[in-house]
Amino acid sequence: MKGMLGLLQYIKPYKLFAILGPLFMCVEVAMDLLQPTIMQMIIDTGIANSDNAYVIKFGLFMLLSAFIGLLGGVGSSIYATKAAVNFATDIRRDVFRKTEQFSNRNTESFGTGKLITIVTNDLAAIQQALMMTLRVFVRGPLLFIGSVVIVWMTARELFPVLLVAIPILIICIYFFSVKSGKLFGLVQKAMDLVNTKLQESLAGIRVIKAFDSGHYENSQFTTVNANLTKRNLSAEQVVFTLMPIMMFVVNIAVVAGLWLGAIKVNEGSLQVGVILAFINYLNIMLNGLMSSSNVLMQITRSFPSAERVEQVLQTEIELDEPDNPEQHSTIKGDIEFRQVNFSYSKNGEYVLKDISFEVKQGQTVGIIGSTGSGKSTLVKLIPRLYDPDTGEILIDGVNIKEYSLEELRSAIGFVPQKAILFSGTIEDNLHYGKEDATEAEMEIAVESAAASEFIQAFDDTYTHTLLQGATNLSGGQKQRLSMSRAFIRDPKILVLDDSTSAIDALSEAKVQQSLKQMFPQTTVVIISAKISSIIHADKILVMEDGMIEAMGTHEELVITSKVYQDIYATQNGKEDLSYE
Ligand SMILES: Nc1ncnc2c1ncn2[C@@H]1O[C@H](COP(=O)(O)OP(=O)(O)OP(=O)(O)O)[C@@H](O)[C@H]1O
Repeated sequence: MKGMLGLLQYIKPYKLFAILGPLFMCVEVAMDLLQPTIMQMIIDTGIANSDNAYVIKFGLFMLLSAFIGLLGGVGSSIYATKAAVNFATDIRRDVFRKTEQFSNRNTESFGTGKLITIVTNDLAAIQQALMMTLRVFVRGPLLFIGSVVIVWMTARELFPVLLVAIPILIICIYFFSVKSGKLFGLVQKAMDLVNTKLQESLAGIRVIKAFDSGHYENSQFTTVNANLTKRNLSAEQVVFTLMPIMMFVVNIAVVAGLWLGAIKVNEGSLQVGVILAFINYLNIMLNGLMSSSNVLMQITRSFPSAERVEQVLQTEIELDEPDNPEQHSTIKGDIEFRQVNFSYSKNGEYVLKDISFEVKQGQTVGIIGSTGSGKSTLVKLIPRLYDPDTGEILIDGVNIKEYSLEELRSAIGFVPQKAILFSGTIEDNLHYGKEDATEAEMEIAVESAAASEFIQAFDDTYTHTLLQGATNLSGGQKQRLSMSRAFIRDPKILVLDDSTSAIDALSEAKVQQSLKQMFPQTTVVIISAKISSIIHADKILVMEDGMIEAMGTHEELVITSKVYQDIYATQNGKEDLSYE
């Protein structure tokens, strides 16, 4: 409920549509309510007195009112739909923008499956609820109240029937709406699990096939899908049970109306047309109550959805930007970590412990260490994908939190461990690095990343289309393109997170050579499992269990670091594949 109230501000720009929808609906309802009374007049006056002219005149009047009602219904649908669709579009836009601003920790706290359900299912439920509210929620109560008033005024003798039937109908609606609201909340949660599983399976389809683990994957999907089916069935069952119960109550009311009406007609205090009109109004009342209850259910169903949407919109972005970022002259590229501690979860165990080191502009720092020792985590802190728990990171002597995220990130070229490319052309992917990159800049970038050869081999070179996840490229080609995307920014700081693992030794040597030539002023942070990739670094950090076990040049570390010596020993003989 609170979530929905929070979202109502999104209707403001579409106020006019939101007012016109119900207004047109009032016209339709007024015409619907008029019909049984005209019919009663035709029966009790026209037919009873054999007055053909009266019957034709009021018959035409009935047709005219039906036509005006039709216009009202169409107008209402048009404006209610416009209001609801635009309302949902604006929320979807803001949810998307918000998730774009999320820190990695924010995104992980939701999970991508849940975020997808929010942008798709939840928003569809909210849009539907608003559309029905603007159309049917006006129509239902108006039809109901109008019928009750008309019966009170024209068939007061039969009113006791309503006094019994209406409270029973209203209690039924209340009970079923509350119940279905709760059950639809569970449906959304089950939907999250299905979306998460589906997303994981599609992303890892190659692994699933390679391991022939389709059966295992199927059984996992079947479990979450069965859970969704169960939740859906119990929620829908509640909705579908309501209609027959209400029909049953109305049918009893019709019989009671006929019985009471027959007595009154025999007594001479009631005309037959009034009984017919009463039965009609009973049906209209049922119609009004049913549509109100459907909307009520749709609205209660949308409450959990609205809360989840609000949860995204109200999420505090962990990476707070400075209110007034200081204007720095362009970033040069000195990096310093001062006693940095970091944990992925609040109050969790530190993954990085007391990290301190310094690297000057134009220097290269290599990072090596065992799996899970914290190498990738360390470099993720530089573009503020996460913030340290304690300690600080400085660039050019200024804490990175003092820079606007835009200024900071535009100075950094980041090549992640897993090359993530987007569907579109090669050119599109390079534009992610620099929006206005020229052809000459693209050529330099791909040449430096040893990607030129494979791109030129395509008939359509830069306009070659990549499939989703760039599945039509090899692992090495993806890494080269991912590097080109970082190089094209002409970054002041270049972070290479084990990004040459799938590249042959010769190409890697070429990349390192071009780095020195093309980006002599760029500070390079390079993570590699191979000593050959970092042997010439100005400084090498040896990571072990979240800490810097040793730091120095290759020549120093082979003497001072036991861990480095062990790695060197296992790779000895390979390091001479490096450049120079
Ligand atoms: N998003 C995350 N949430 C929680 N824990 C994480 C997350 N990413 C990494 N970790 C944990 O942090 C620790 C350090 O991981 P990190 O990826 O930095 O290691 P690494 O040295 O780069 O390993 P590798 O050489 O295998 O890439 C590991 O114990 C890992 O399980």
